[in-house]
Amino acid sequence: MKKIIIATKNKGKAKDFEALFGPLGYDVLTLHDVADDMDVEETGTTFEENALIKATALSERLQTMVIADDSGLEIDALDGRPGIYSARYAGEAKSDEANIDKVLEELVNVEELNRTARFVCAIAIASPNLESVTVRGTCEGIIAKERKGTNGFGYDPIFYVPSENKMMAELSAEEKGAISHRGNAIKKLSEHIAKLF
Ligand SMILES: O=c1[nH]c(=O)c2ncn([C@@H]3O[C@H](COP(=O)(O)OP(=O)(O)OP(=O)(O)O)[C@@H](O)[C@H]3O)c2[nH]1
Ligand SMILES: [Mg+2]
Repeated sequence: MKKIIIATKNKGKAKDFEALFGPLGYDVLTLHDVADDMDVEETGTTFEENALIKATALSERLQTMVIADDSGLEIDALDGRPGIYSARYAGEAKSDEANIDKVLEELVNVEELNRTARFVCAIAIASPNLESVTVRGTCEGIIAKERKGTNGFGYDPIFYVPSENKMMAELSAEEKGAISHRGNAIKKLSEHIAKLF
């Protein structure tokens, strides 16, 4: 089976990638499989910079082609926060539950009309022999007042997707991939990947 390496330790992201790449005949490997000891610091100021930092670090170490994803949630009423700090919004423990609690608390007095938000996903592809590429996918939604659904990860239980009339966490991995920021970024990357394999 063809292999694709994603420089991530986030198991939720890995599942999303498996749903996107599995049907194309790829086996998805993550940092847990290829470099469990590696912990790359996200020192960039944009999603794209952080995705490139992660992809380049692992590509240089393994001397092979690597993909990385840096993503997050931009809430308009919070001036774009948590943004690139989405994973650690409620602290270094990186707790999805605590992150959701913090967002709901900050939006407690914000009415539905003003709860607009979007998921952003930058994907970088780095390879020893080729110039790096980054692409960005987004997905528009509304932050709900309470959790619903058990699929996905992160903020999915409070992210309402108007086009589906469902929370992101109510969608299957395949349904999420068809409309998500990650799926949209992958679509943009697919042309490059077709050329590389
Ligand atoms: O509900 C969600 N559905 C998604 O589809 C999604 N994509 C991203 N996010 C949030 O943004 C952080 C990424 O931060 P991030 O790119 O630094 O990743 P991470 O630190 O979790 O793992 P790694 O890939 O860096 O190893 C994640 O932890 C989540 O909080 C999402 N939340
Ligand atoms: Mg991270």
